Amino acid sequence: QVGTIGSISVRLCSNQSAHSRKGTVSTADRMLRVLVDMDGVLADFEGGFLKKYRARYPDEPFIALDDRRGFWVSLQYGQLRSDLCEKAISIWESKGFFIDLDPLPGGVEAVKEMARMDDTDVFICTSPIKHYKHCPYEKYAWVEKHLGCDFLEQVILTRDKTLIAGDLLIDDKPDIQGVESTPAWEHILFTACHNKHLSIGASQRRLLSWSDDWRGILDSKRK
Ligand SMILES: Cc1cn([C@H]2C[C@H](O)[C@@H](COP(=O)(O)O)O2)c(=O)[nH]c1=O
Ligand SMILES: [Mg+2]
Repeated sequence: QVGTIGSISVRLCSNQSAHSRKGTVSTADRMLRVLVDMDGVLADFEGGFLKKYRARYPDEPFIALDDRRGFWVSLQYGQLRSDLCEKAISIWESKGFFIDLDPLPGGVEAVKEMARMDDTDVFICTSPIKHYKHCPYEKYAWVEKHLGCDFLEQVILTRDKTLIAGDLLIDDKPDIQGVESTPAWEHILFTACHNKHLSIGASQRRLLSWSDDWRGILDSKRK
């Protein structure tokens, strides 16, 4: 919706959250709550990083996406040459990094479909970097740009996802730790260039991409 204040065009967001639109506040215990990570799951952090790193440091060595190992880009660049750790960090601390990330194929569509499903609440659960000048703002802006302003109600920014209660957490980070040793959610490992070679425990489940059977995973958790 677009309205005007004087000569200024403003975008009007509904004040209702997706949750209350479904009229489910009093029956929240029957809702399936899905937490979806952003970087590496909805937004192409690795691709965006490599593109901007190579543009800013064209004469420096880089790690092709096929050679990425381990969650921390900064750690692997630091192992390549110690000063490259800081150079890597400088990329995602820069203005425009997070908002410019391309959506990963099918992610935005999947999340929109989840939000329309009966008995399902979906939240974007994402960790901001501590250099807060641009990242938190741009994460909200990314959600507005790709999912619409009503979806801003569904954003959770936290550096400790173990504190957030949910049935499922779809996330590309293999080890999600925090102060809560037994988080409420089941972690579904979203496959990314840095984790695809990892063997996971027999009880852990993967989502290979948004073309994989995410609907089946949600259904498996419904009561
Ligand atoms: C690879 C990498 C990432 N980060 C930051 C960037 C993001 O803000 C978070 C990851 O968030 P997610 O919710 O777990 O997807 O971590 C970093 O600081 N250093 C890195 O090497
Ligand atoms: Mg992630």
